[in-house]
Amino acid sequence: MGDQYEVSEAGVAALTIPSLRWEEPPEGPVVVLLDQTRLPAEEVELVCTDVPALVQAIRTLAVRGAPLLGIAGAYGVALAAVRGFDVDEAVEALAQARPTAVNLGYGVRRAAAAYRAAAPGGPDAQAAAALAEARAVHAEDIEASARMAEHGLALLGELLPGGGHRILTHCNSGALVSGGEGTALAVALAAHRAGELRRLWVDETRPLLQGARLTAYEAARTGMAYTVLPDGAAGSLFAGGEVDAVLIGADRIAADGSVANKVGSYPLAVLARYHHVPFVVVAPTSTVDLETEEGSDIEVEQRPGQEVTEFSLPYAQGPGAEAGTGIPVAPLGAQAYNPAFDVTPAELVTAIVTEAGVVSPVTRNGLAEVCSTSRWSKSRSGNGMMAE
Ligand SMILES: CSC[C@H]1O[C@H](OP(=O)(O)O)[C@H](O)[C@@H]1O
Repeated sequence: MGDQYEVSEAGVAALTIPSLRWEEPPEGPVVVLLDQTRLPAEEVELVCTDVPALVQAIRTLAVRGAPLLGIAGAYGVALAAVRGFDVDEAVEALAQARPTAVNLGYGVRRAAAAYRAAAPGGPDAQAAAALAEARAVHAEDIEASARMAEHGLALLGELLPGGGHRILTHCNSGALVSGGEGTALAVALAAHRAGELRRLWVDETRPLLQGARLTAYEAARTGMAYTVLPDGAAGSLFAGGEVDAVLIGADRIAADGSVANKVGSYPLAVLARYHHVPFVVVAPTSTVDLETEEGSDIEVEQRPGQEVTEFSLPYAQGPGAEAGTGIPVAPLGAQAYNPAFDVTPAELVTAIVTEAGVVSPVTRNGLAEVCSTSRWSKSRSGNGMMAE
């Protein structure tokens, strides 16, 4: 399977990776995923015919990234409804598959609320309603991605007049985590298209290498100048004055503006503050969880230790995965600390770029305001719960 490309008038490939799609073959509807644990070496598609298969794909990061998890969760509820599986069981299994990324629960709850609201019309009406809501979540993310790219590009112009930006990013926040071109990486791509990106510094992002494997995969196809680096090398880039701004995504933003993102984000925020470099978070308002008061309340997913102590394909393990099946990079049985995320306090965040606008400085009121102005705020209250 090759990627679908459209070459823009700027001659830059606008990558449209089919990271996830709903299909209705004669044998019944399926969710088709690009298996991100096999990239960049192999482009392998997973066809999920039931919810357990989709839950496993989420737990092993075959499908990953907050916005895409929201889309996957919504289609998972639709898959259960259309195929006559137990929807309540599906909601529970999907919402718990990865606890930190709020979008997963957001997408699941939106499709589940649509399914339940259609009960008077019977099972077929309920299945149709769940699928329609999943498609709406998908379409909204595509739109949100484009708006974030616009707002983010304008912000870079304000923060860094004159173009020639050298942007450092961590993990992967491009088309692979979105229905559109992503969040933070979509802003870098917009800067590239505008001729304002001089270099994208790509943290490899240990242990699962989302940067080296996935961000580089996307950057290579868009023609932007990029360089992969060990996470530990970022400090010397800042010290050498080689970083003009940091752009990262988010998995959950608490009401106080604390940002949960891939582990390694918090140290970058500290480095950025010390070196007076803007630290910018790019995320849709669906990633803001006003029900979680502060960063310390965010549940941080702990992942299998062998993701640290072994190299293996696929590049991620599910819970209960068997140790010793990969190439050891530590003695067998070595203990490992492997939090999937860390939390950056609002005071270290220069701005949060959403589809509804930019929050800077990052305050509780500013976040609540931008969420209330989001065109989709009417369909959510708090952490994505459907408005009653
Ligand atoms: C823009 S959301 C992408 C977000 O998700 C990543 O986590 P994971 O690879 O574990 O799904 C990382 O935190 C990215 O910033």
